[in-house]
Amino acid sequence: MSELINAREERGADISRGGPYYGELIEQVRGLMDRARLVSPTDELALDAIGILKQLNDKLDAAVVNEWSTPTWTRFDLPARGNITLPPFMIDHADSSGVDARLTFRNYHLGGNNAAHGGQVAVGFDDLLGMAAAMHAGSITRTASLTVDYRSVTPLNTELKVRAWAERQEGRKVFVRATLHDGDRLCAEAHGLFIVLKPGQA
Ligand SMILES: CCCCCCCCCCCCCC(=O)SCCNC(=O)CCNC(=O)[C@H](O)C(C)(C)COP(=O)(O)OP(=O)(O)OC[C@H]1O[C@@H](n2cnc3c(N)ncnc32)[C@H](O)[C@@H]1OP(=O)(O)O
Repeated sequence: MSELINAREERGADISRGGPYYGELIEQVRGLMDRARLVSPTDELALDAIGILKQLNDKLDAAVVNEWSTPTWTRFDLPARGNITLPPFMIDHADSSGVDARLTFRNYHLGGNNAAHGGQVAVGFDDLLGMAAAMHAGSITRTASLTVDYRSVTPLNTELKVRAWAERQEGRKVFVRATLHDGDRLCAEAHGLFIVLKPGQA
């Protein structure tokens, strides 16, 4: 984890960005998304919530910045860097040999039958494989190819283990693999190809 933060700090990343309350703000937004996924409101409640959310969105508008200034790519101290589009995970270990993380799919990741949506599983793999590829190559990479095999149902609201690692690198091509476990049970596994970006590559 500290190696990961160091690697980002060397590139100018700042884990204080967004301030001391940013993590709790994001957690409240995740809680809102959990409720929004399952709520069946009365008209009165819907109108009340719309009014509050409109007010809140107007307030937040005043603090919206561009993607390079947002905390969501620098806050390695927060679950999933505080990025609400990712299933929340905490990194236990990250270096050139691989990444170990604890990840929890929440109610807003529901696919059906109390299980995570397959696309959400792929989102989690993409990010953690990207991290493993970047740590291995010592440079930012981009997903060229990602294959997910779903081996058994992935539960919600359960701490799962992800292991992601680079198998080999050929020039700019980093070949990666990952597994997702609930205890001893394999829920899904993935393999992918990530490409090291050339200097200045958009
Ligand atoms: C250290 C700090 C830690 C940081 C942690 C950060 C965590 C954040 C993690 C966030 C993670 C989120 C990440 C995201 O979500 S990234 C977003 C999703 N991905 C994209 O949008 C990518 C779109 N595609 C492209 O931009 C280009 O195609 C890329 C850049 C991928 C390659 O275009 P480029 O012009 O640069 O290179 P090239 O075309 O000469 O190809 C190079 C080589 O690769 C081979 N090839 C290419 N594609 C494929 C393929 N599909 N299957 C098999 N092989 C393929 C190709 O044949 C060639 O091989 P060779 O002829 O050399 O042998």
